[in-house]
Amino acid sequence: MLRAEQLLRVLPGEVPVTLVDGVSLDIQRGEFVCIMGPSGSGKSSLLYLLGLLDTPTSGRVWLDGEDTSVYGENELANRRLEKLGFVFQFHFLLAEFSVLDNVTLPMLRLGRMDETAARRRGIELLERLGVAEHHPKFPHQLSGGQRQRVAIARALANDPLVVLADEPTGNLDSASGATVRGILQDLTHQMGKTVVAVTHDPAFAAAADRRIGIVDGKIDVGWRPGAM
Ligand SMILES: Nc1ncnc2c1ncn2[C@@H]1O[C@H](COP(=O)(O)OP(=O)(O)OP(=O)(O)O)[C@@H](O)[C@H]1O
Repeated sequence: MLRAEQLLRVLPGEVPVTLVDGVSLDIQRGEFVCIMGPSGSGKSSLLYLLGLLDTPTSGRVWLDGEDTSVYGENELANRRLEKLGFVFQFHFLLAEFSVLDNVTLPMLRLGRMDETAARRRGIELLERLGVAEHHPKFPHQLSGGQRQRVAIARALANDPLVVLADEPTGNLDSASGATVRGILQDLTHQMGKTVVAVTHDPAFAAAADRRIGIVDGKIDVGWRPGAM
């Protein structure tokens, strides 16, 4: 489903900084994978490369059997919109749009649905995430946990193959964090989505099908969650 082949990401400069250093991995359809490791080890940088939000210095990312290194910026943006969903630590909902409009926006951008169908699907997704009654509100009127659920609904808008999450529970209290973690887990087990999450949360590590340790930009097979 998602394959990284010898990914290298170096920030050029007088003293070049290596963010990701030769990472190869294969993530299967329906897998729930956690990327873990010490702060500053390159986890988010790796996630951005896997999510086609950043371009590797060398190496390539395969998504759904396609080599994405051959794509230009427009094609990459289309693949992101169509095949990937993103959830970040900060929700990045648009403040001036209602909850429902935030969720329908990616559908309307992809252009495969008219507004009525998009609104119907938006409500369904919000229902699935238990926040449908908040659909006319604006993001600032919701709690952190509710906003993160809306962000997950938005990530699912175009029925992506893979959901990529960067510290999705990092800003939440433990109860909301547990809810969001359970939702992400259900995405794999009940909806067959592939979920790749960067997290410091040991409960996430316990829930995942597989944990990938990253230390100094490299996969460290010996890394264990306790070693943060
Ligand atoms: N644009 C940038 N310019 C300079 N250094 C950067 C830049 N982006 C990332 N870094 C550095 O690269 C390293 C990897 O960063 P990254 O955010 O991927 O780590 P991380 O493992 O996700 O960290 P954390 O767990 O603290 O979020 C860090 O040392 C960071 O300071």
